[in-house]
Amino acid sequence: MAGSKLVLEGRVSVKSFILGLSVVIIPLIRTCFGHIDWVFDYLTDIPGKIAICLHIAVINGLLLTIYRGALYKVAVRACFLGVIFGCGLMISLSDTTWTYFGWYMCSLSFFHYSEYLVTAIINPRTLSLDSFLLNHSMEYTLAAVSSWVEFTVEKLTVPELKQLRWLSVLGLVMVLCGEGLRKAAMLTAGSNFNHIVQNEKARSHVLVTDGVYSYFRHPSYVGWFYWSTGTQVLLCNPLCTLAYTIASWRFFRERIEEEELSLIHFFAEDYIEYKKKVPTGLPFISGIRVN
Ligand SMILES: C[S@@+](CC[C@H](N)C(=O)[O-])C[C@H]1O[C@@H](n2cnc3c(N)ncnc32)[C@H](O)[C@@H]1O
Repeated sequence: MAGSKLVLEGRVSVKSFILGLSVVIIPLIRTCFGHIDWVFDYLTDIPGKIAICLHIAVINGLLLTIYRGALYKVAVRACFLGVIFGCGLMISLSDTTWTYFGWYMCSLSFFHYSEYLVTAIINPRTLSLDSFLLNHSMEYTLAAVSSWVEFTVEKLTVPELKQLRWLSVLGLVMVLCGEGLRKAAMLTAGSNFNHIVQNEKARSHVLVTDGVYSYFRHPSYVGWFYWSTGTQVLLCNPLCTLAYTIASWRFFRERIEEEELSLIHFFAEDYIEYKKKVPTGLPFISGIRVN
């Protein structure tokens, strides 16, 4: 784990995320002046919407004047995620039937932002705009859009399905545990963790078997699996819950086999011994077969 200073891009991202998050102060100011009672009113009424758009335009202008080139690209993405987190927070804390969508917005934006921040901490050498995982794959984007469509259609046609508090709380617990496990794995593996599976062994690459890696061989995938399914349980989306579970299970089964082939190539007997003692952590996935 890196104990050194956060790299410049990481610091810029923190400041920009907080700047984006500052959208939450607008309804607070209006509440103080007695214009509104509920945060959500602020999002639905016209002056509220205008104030939020103006606020976003001003902070974007601020970023444009402070940062140039590559740093601006980092800043604008982190700021965008901060705005989404802030709007999610406002919706979550309001008296509305969209509360659980607010939880989802916070979960999604926090996941993507923290992927970047933790990469900046543990492995700054590999840090790039891709570390936000915003453009992970076409399938990932399609899956996200499908879940928004399913939520909206069901909210309009079967609104009672979207008010199952116990189910949304269960989803939120899955999201929080999944997120926690993934970030714990990244921090434990340190510079050995890479968003792109490595086929060539770096000289500094060592086999990690401690911390969360002593319970699961693939803790970050376990975390991501439960996080992604949890987002759909949280939204009470039956179709996407099933589709996400199947799609991510198949994705990780293939990825784990591919990754373990390289790991055996890198660490030979050491990895085979580790593999005998520690499970993958994902249900019905045992990893590559070794004869
Ligand atoms: C996205 S990370 C995922 C790590 C691991 N599969 C997990 O779920 O926590 C992929 C990189 O981690 C490396 N890696 C996976 N397991 C490792 C271990 N136990 N020790 C060191 N490196 C590992 C692989 O070589 C690969 O480049």
